[in-house]
Amino acid sequence: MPKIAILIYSVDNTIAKLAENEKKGIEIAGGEAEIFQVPDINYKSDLEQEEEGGKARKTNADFPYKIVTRETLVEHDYYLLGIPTKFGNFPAEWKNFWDSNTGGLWAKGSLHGKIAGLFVSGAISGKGDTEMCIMNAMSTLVHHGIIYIPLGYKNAYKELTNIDDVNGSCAWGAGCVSGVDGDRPPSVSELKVHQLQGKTFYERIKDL
Ligand SMILES: Cc1cc2nc3c(=O)[nH]c(=O)nc-3n(C[C@H](O)[C@H](O)[C@H](O)COP(=O)(O)O)c2cc1C
Repeated sequence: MPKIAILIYSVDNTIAKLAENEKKGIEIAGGEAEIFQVPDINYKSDLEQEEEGGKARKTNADFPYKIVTRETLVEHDYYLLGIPTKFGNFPAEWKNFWDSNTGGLWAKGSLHGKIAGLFVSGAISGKGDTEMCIMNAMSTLVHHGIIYIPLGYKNAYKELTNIDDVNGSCAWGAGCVSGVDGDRPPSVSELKVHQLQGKTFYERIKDL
C-alpha cells in the first residue's frame, strides 16, 4: 500500500483540523496516511510581543504529530502538504525546513519523481493569497522534481462552484478561510473538500 505523509505546519489549529480530514478522505478510499509537523522556529510573533499575556502561540508540543525529518521525505513516495498562508507565501517554518534539510537530497535527486498535493488556509477569502501560496510553494517542489497533483474540479465541482457560502478551496487545492483572528472553524463544506482531496489523491496514486 502506498505510504502517504501529510506534512503540516499549524499554529492556530486550522491546518491540523484540515489535515485530519485529508487523512479521513484517504482512509475512506482504503488508504493509509500519517501526519507529521514541520519544526517550529523559536521566535516571538509581533502579536505576542505587542500583547504580552495575550493569546499564547501554539508550538509543536501542542500537537500530537511526529516532527518531519529528511528521512520522512525519503521513506514516503507521496505527500500532502498543509500550509497556512503568510503574505501569500509559505511561512518561515516551511522555508526553514526545506532549506536546512533538503539541499543534500536535492543534489542527489533523492525526491525526484515523488508526488504531492497541497492544501491551504488563510484569514481572508477571494484575494488570491492562498492560490499564490500554493504557486510559490511549488517552486520548491519543482526544484526537487516532485510531481504535483491538483485538486481540480471533477470531484469537488458542487462545493467549488457554490457561491452561497465562503469556501477557501480552489482547483489548486482544498482550503479554508479562518478569519482575521484565526477563529473561524472550517465549514462543513470546507471539511468535505479536504476529505474529497484526500480521497481523490489516493485514488490517483494507488495503482501507480
Ligand atoms: C504574519 C502573517 C501573515 C499572514 N498572511 C496571510 C495572507 O497573506 N493571506 C491570508 O489569507 N491569511 C494570512 N494570514 C493568516 C493565516 O494564514 C491563517 O490564520 C491560517 O489559517 C493559520 O493557520 P493555522 O490555524 O493552522 O495556524 C497570515 C497570518 C500571519 C500571522
